[in-house]
Amino acid sequence: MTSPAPSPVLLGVSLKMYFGHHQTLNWARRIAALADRHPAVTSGAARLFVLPAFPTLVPAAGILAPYGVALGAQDIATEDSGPYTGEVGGPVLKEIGCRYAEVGHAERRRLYGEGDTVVAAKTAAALRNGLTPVLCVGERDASDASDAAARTVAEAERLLHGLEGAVVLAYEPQWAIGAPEPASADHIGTVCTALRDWLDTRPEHTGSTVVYGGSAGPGLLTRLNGTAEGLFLGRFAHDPAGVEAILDEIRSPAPAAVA
Ligand SMILES: O=C(CO)COP(=O)(O)O
Repeated sequence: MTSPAPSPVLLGVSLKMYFGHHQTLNWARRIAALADRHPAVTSGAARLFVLPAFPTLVPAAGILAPYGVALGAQDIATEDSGPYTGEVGGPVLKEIGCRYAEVGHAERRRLYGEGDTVVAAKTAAALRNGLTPVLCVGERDASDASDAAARTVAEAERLLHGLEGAVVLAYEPQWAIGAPEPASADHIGTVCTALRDWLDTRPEHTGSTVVYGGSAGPGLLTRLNGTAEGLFLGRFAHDPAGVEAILDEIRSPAPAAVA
């Protein structure tokens, strides 16, 4: 009997609003080349997704999709079509090849006033359009890990109430975003394990993944030792060498023994 293959590690990158258009496409070409040659990706041990700015989605998909790198949007409208100036709806995102839509990021909550009602409606919009929500959850201020775990599970439960479908739950403690260092491995492990345990009681979210984001970079996956199922990267993915260093931490499965 062979043991089942471990689930792939999920590595997502949000480019937020850092890069120009051509800069994004040049970065995407380097990520595509990395995905083409890195054994963690070619063996299926790691899966990559990228969330660039809206105008870059179509050309970035042309560069990344042939190498199995999935695309997603950094936001999604609560409605599917109609008089919603400036918004981009789920049907269009699906049509242009997105697989993911990010919702509930701390920056959108803090800077654009998005609260639970909007975040839940955006999550629902992603799911009804066949997109996997990358649902960001996490406490605002640094606190004790078990308190953070209880709050974050309650938040996920509230936001996903009544919804069905696989999600990426991105544990992003708001105080660790844009910081010099991520939260401690113990803190992340406590909260991500609590989120995983909670998801395991929810058959309606089978297939979901728990990742960590917030100043994540090279070395963190190793320190987490499997307590998170992946990372959601920001600044430390701007240099493709950082993404490569993280992929180097993911062990590819050993080649099958020859009988
Ligand atoms: O917010 C994040 C990912 O969505 C994390 O960003 P930083 O890694 O730049 O802190």
